[in-house]
Amino acid sequence: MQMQAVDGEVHADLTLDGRMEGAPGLAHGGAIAAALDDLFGGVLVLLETPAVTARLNVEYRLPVPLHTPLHLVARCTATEGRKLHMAGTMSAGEAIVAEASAMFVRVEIAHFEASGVPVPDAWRSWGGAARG
Ligand SMILES: CCCCCCCC(=O)SCCNC(=O)CCNC(=O)[C@H](O)C(C)(C)COP(=O)(O)OP(=O)(O)OC[C@H]1O[C@@H](n2cnc3c(N)ncnc32)[C@H](O)[C@@H]1OP(=O)(O)O
Repeated sequence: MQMQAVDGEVHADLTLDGRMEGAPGLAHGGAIAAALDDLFGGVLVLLETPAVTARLNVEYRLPVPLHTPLHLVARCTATEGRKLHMAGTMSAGEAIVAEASAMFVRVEIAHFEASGVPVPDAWRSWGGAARG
């Protein structure tokens, strides 16, 4: 998913296809949650903060059609020690089809390195969990 930073928010455009089908012709709820969670990851890149999803809540407001352009927006609404609170929306045209809130917890880069897969070089200059 291509993301763009605009005034402290992260925006993305997405069209879900048949691979993301749940009920016939409609997007699977897990795909909607994954897209919003991924967008929150984009906010972390904007903030240059390594963190992981600890809690994700999605409110499904309307069925999400496949093959229809969707617009997503996310931002960090508050920080509280290691905790970052996120909010985001997914819209189809003027209609908000899903809203998400999440709590992320800052971690050290070592959290990701434990997988054995190298992290992007840029992440190494970021402050980790110890950052206030
Ligand atoms: C730029 C980076 C891009 C990468 C984005 C990746 C996005 C993802 O999808 S991550 C994948 C899914 N998430 C995960 O794998 C996370 C798995 N969980 C963990 O690793 C750990 O439980 C972790 C790091 C969240 C917290 O563990 P730990 O570091 O020991 O912190 P811990 O002391 O338990 O918690 C810190 C604070 O968060 C709170 N907290 C932790 N988990 C939760 C939770 N699920 N719900 C509510 N509060 C929580 C704790 O109560 C604590 O609060 P306080 O400081 O007020 O006491």
